[in-house]
Amino acid sequence: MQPKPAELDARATAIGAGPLLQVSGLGKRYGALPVFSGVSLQIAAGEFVALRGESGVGKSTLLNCIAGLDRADEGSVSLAGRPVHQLPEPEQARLRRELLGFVFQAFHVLPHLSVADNIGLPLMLLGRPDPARVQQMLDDVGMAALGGRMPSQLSGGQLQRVAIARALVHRPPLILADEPTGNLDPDTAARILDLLQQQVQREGAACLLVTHSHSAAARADRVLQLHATGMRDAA
Ligand SMILES: Nc1ncnc2c1ncn2[C@@H]1O[C@H](COP(=O)(O)OP(=O)(O)OP(=O)(O)O)[C@@H](O)[C@H]1O
Repeated sequence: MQPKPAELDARATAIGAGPLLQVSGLGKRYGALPVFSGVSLQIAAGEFVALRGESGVGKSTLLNCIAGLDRADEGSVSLAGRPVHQLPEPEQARLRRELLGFVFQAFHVLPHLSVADNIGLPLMLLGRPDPARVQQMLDDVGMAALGGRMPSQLSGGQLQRVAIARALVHRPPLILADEPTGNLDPDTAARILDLLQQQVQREGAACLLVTHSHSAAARADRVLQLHATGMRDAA
């Protein structure tokens, strides 16, 4: 089911004009060890941006800082014009629920909830339970008959698809996806990338996709490369 025009209008009003995501001069250390510094980027609604960088350079850390799940040591992150780190935690959590879909590298599927309940969780937290939408997401990720299973009964690739369905179910304006196709065969990976692209093209979402895959990066509007000293456009 596509969102109604009125829903899209309401969302556009809530998001406002400006870039959906603005990161300025972000720096992060663990103790005395710097991870990155001077990281800046902007992403507008309707943009699909790939993020590349050597293993350990801080791509997952950057996504966590953008989401407000980790605290940067310097710089700022603004989501839909709101300064994430300056907001009190309950307000940050509300912003995350409403604006973000996050595909974690380690999935973070909740073990005590069924597949369908995991996928439906963002809708429940927003007070908008919608079993038909959950079933649509199950279909979209190729797991139509598996909604009643528990996570312990799934393969790694299936867990990854649950994490993706959960990140997209509430049609978030910003999708942060950390290696979302890492455990998938090429056909399933292509299907998942199609799904992310659809969310961007049809619903005007913005997507920041961490990937080591050339074929995934080739689908992006822009490719950024994270370095310890900042962000650059990839060659
Ligand atoms: N909680 C932590 N405490 C200390 N160091 C950490 C912590 N989390 C991450 N690091 C370090 O921060 C650096 C960045 O890690 P991160 O996982 O963000 O890299 P990455 O670019 O996503 O790597 P990969 O491509 O291998 O997933 C690494 O050197 C890692 O060892």
